[in-house]
Amino acid sequence: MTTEKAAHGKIPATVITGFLGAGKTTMIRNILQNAGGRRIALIINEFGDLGVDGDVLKGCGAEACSEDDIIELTNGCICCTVADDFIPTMTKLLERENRPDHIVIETSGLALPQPLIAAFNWPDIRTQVTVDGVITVVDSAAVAAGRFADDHDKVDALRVEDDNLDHESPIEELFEDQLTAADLIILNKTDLLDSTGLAFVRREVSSRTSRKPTMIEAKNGEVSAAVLLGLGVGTESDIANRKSHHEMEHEAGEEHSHDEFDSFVVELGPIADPAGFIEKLKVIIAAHDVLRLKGFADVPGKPMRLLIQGVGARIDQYFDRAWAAGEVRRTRLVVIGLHDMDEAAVRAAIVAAV
Ligand SMILES: Nc1nc2c(ncn2[C@@H]2O[C@H](COP(=O)(O)OP(=O)(O)OP(=O)(O)O)[C@@H](O)[C@H]2O)c(=O)[nH]1
Repeated sequence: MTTEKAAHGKIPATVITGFLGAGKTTMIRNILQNAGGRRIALIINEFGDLGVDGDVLKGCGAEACSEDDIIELTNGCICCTVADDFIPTMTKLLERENRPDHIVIETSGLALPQPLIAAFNWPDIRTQVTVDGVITVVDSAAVAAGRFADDHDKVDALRVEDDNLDHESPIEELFEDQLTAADLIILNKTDLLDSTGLAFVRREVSSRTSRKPTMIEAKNGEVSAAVLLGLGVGTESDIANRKSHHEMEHEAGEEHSHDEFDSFVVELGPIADPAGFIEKLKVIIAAHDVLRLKGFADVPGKPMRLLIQGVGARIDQYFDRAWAAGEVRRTRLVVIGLHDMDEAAVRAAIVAAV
């Protein structure tokens, strides 16, 4: 709302982070559909070469955010491309005649939020925008299942391959870094847990960060935009208190990288039997420890495209929108895993599952 802009003199920007598949895009869709008259610009960053999240949000048709206001950064994780991608994108956005009331930034599920927050201290940005707050979305079901607890066998196996691996499980570290950056934590996917499970998740999440931001439980990211937007924190002034593992280990300035993770895109023909295909995908995901699998499928005879969303062992699927006139119907899936994932084997198994 213009009043919000005027109050700060700067445009507020909300950073939404959280591990792969936690529910960031789902929550943003809710924000856009309940934006309370704000005009929102959305910057979306994904790991992997297939922009699924932007496509899903463009399909949601919310008035708060037109397709022009959705900017996709697909050139790597936002934390590593701050200077080359994020700053120029923000600068262009701020030069627009019709500036947004609020900016929402969705980081990739593998991004460290810290370098992104620091970018708001760049002189050209600092005078015009402030970080309204960092919201970290947590997949409560994954926490309860121990997905972020240190998998010692896995880490030891990675160490044998890579002598330079000087820290704990990359997934666990990232999870903690994303929590450490938070002004607000959303414990999402509560529908998949009972009260005992949720109590465990609360304890587990609090034990992973020395800061104690508010935690809100949610399902399908259903938290009022009035709660999420307008935190008014100015997080860029507090980055010294939110250091990532990487910053603490490499104060001397060694570059952070995402070498521990890998992604690739699989192109397939039409999927005649989606239910059978998805059952086979579940087996492949479990066998190869795939962290995230998502994309769109062409189902013959169906006017709509099928959205496939795999997070760990769970796969959701639904027809999200009609194929547009002239749009090529095709099946493309992005697969994300740890860097020791056997790409050739996973690719071959997915091709054989059609
Ligand atoms: N059961 C359940 N599923 C959810 C909930 N929130 C999101 N999901 C599902 O989880 C999957 C991943 O959700 P996204 O919103 O795409 O997650 P994300 O964090 O944007 O994923 P990345 O950008 O790939 O890291 C989708 O299939 C969602 O429908 C929830 O509260 N409960």
